Parts: sequence; C-alpha cells; structure tokens
Amino acid sequence: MTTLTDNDVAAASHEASVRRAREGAAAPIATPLDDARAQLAEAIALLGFSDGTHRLLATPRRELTVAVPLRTDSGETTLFTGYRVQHNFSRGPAKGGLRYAPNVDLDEVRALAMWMTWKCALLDVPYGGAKGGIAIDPRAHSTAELERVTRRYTSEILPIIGPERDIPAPDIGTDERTMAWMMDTYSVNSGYTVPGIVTGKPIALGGSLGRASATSRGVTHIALAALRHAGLEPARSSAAVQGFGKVGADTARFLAEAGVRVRAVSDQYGAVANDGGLDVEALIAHVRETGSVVGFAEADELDRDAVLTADVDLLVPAAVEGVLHEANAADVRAKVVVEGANGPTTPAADRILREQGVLVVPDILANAGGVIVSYFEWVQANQAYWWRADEVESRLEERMLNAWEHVLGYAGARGLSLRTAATALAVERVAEAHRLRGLYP
Ligand SMILES: NC(=O)C1=CN([C@@H]2O[C@H](COP(=O)(O)OP(=O)(O)OC[C@H]3O[C@@H](n4cnc5c(N)ncnc54)[C@H](OP(=O)(O)O)[C@@H]3O)[C@@H](O)[C@H]2O)C=CC1
Ligand SMILES: O=C(O)CCC(=O)C(=O)O
Repeated sequence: MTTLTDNDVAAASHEASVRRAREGAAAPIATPLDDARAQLAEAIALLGFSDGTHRLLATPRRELTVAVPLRTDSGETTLFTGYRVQHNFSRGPAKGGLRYAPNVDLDEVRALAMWMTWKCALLDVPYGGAKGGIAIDPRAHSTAELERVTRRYTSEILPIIGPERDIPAPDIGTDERTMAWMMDTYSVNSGYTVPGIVTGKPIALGGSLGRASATSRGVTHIALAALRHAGLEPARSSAAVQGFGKVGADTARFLAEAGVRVRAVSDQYGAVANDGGLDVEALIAHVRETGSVVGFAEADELDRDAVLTADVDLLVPAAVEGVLHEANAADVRAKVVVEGANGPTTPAADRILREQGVLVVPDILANAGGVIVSYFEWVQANQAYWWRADEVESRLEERMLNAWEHVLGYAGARGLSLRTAATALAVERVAEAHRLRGLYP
C-alpha cells in the first residue's frame, strides 16, 4: 500500500500540475488528474476553505498498486498492473467502478476516484469515492483469461475492499460477468456469499433490476431537462452520442424513445450518421453482431471524432476523458452538452464552451444514475429484499431531477457554471463530514 508524499500533494495545485502531451495532440493537454484537481481548486477558492482542507480533499486516502500475473491459454506467463484508489470515505464506504483498458494508469484512477467522491456527495448517496483499473486490453484476451485476471486482481485488493469498506462496480471494459467473478472470489475467501461486495452483478446473484441501464436513464432524464432549460423541445431536437458501449448505446436508445433525433454516434472504430435520425434499435443489433457501429447499412460513415462537432442540439460524450479540449471546443455546435463519460471536458474547453453559451451538464451530476442504482442494489443485497423495476426507476428519476434542480438553483443564484456549482456543493458536503468527524475546513 502506498502513502502519498508531500510531493504528491503539492501537485494538487493546478499551477503546479505537470502537463504532458498526449500522443497525436496538437498541443499539450492536461491529464484527467490535472483536470480533476483544477476543478477542486476552483471549488475550494469559491468556498473559501483553507489550504489544509484543500490538501485533505485533493489527496486520496488510500492507494494500492498490484501486480496481476496471468497464465495465458497458451501456457505463457504475463503480467499486468492493477490499481485501486480510495479517494475519500468520510461519508461512507468508498464506491466506484473497475476499468479494463490498455492506457489505465494511477493518475487516471486517482482522478476517477476523486470524481466518484463528488458524485456520491452531490447525489447524497452514503458513499465516498473510489476507482480501480487494470492496464489491459480486454478485447485481446479470452473469457477464461479475463476471469483469471479478475480473480487474481480481486485477491490482490482483497485487504481493502468489502461491503462496508469499498464496493466495486463496472466501468469501461468490464460488465456484470466481471462483477460475478469478483463476488465469487471475495465470497470464497470469506467462506460465505457476500452479495454486497460489488454492484452491477447479474440479477440472479442479487443484482438490481434497472442497474444495467441506470446510467443511461439518468443521462437521459438530465438531457431532456437540460434541453427544456435551454428552450429546446426534445421532440424537435437532435443529438450526437460519442461512445456506443454500456452508457452510450442505451442513452441513444432512450433519447430516441423520447423523440430526440439521434443523428450521429461513434465508437473506437468510427462513426455513423443519418440526418433523419438513426434507427438505434437496429444499430444496437448491428453492434451486437459485428462489434462496431461501423458498417451499419442505414447510415453514412463519418470521421470518428466528427460526432463531437456534429450539427445537433445535444452532444453526449459517453466514452473517455479529455475528448473536448482547447483545440476542438470552439467547433462544438451543440447547444447542450451532457457528460455521460467521466471527465470528457477539460477546464480549457469548459471555459470556451461557456463563452459560446453552451450549457454543459457535468459528469458528477449527469452520469450519477449508475451509482444511484448501485446504492439501491447494495441496499437490496444487504437486506435480501428486492424492489420492482418501476420502483427502482422512479426513485432514480426523482433523485436525478432533484439534484438537477438543486445544482441549477445554486448555480443561478451565484452566477456559476453547472460544473462549478455541482463541485462546490459536493465538496462542501464532504468537508462538512470531515468537520463533524473532527477535522475543520
Ligand atoms: N458503466 C457505468 O455505469 C458508468 C460509466 N460511466 C462512464 O461512462 C463512460 C463509458 O463507460 P461504459 O459505457 O461503461 O464503457 P464501455 O466499455 O461499455 O463503452 C465505452 C465505449 O466508448 C467507446 N470509445 C472508446 N474510445 C472512444 C473514442 N475515442 N471515440 C469514440 N468512442 C470511443 C468504446 O468503443 P468500442 O466499443 O469500439 O471499444 C465503447 O463504445 C466512461 O467514461 C465511464 O467512466 C459513468 C458512470 C457510470
Ligand atoms: O456504480 C458504481 O458504483 C460506480 C459507477 C462508476 O464507476 C461511475 O459512476 O463512474
């Protein structure tokens, strides 16, 4: 287990952040951790909190880096690196997803864990924030290899997770099958079944109805409210969605069901567009068959990143961090951006979009549906009592729209962007928990 040094903490100030060029970028772009720290610094300044409180909230409470050896199907041994970062647990157990992607690194996991803390506080679910990841390309491995990697990683992080400590869930590259393997590994080590150790599990193992689509439902509730707030009638609006995975595909489907014309979507391999509106159900079936949106017959092919600047009312980035940055933000034509992904907009892009009058609904609000229903799942699993799908969905909608109104009101009263308002509200709640427990902001 690593302990943070003063050098690590010093990097909490945005000015001190190390900026690095991402491969292929026209200009150096800040890392997700730089972005998360810059957002925190802005909230701290607004709230007038001390340097000590800033350092406390900028610093993960606990970090674990683990080696994950794998015996491949062909009998060779290979090694991956895995991480679990618990950013904060002052309001309850740490909570957050597990990501499998080749470029996962400690700083990315630190950023994602910090955003989880603010998300849980903003939505008032009784959790702190965590995130995990393994630097692995899941598409390059068989199911059997992924199962062995998941079980080994779970065993390595076992000392710091648990239903009262830290509860993983799916994120990029992982799914309910991954959660089932994690739950089984943890349960075998405990000597009894522990359904509350993960969320996003299969229903048959104590998962919640509505969890698989919860993030997308939440994004859609917020997108429809944000369109109306911007004076746009959803049934006469158009949208583009970046990313067609667990979050993006269902968001496109729910938007289309609400009457929004989904004109363009993308995945890692490319993008497709249809000005009259894509048949999202047919596109989902195509992706199930082929593994990509590319090649969908009822659409035109588009450059992958052209979805971000498509001529639409609503843009939903639902893929990875940092996709809206200084070099492309001015080209965004959407009037409303709703962040399905975590960290898709850099602070520089945020400023440009605000100057252009684009309404940006931040990740910690917009994509909180997943962790809300994860919380419902954990409650149900711990009580061994399951709710109906309509109960889950109506409670999800109520929480999302209450948080939307709250953030909107706070931002409006103070002339803030929705991101600054949401972050400040969340940071204030976390600082309050520390204050009540004996550390003063
Ligand atoms: N799952 C959840 O409950 C939650 C997820 N999130 C966030 O939502 C985002 C998406 O997560 P999730 O849907 O679960 O992940 P998935 O792995 O299910 O899907 C990710 C999608 O993004 C696509 N993608 C990756 N890079 C690019 C790119 N450069 N351009 C276009 N598409 C790209 C992938 O393409 P391909 O299919 O070709 O690989 C895939 O379609 C992440 O930021 C995650 O942290 C936030 C809250 C909850
Ligand atoms: O469902 C959860 O616990 C966390 C989901 C997640 O990783 C996220 O909201 O980014």
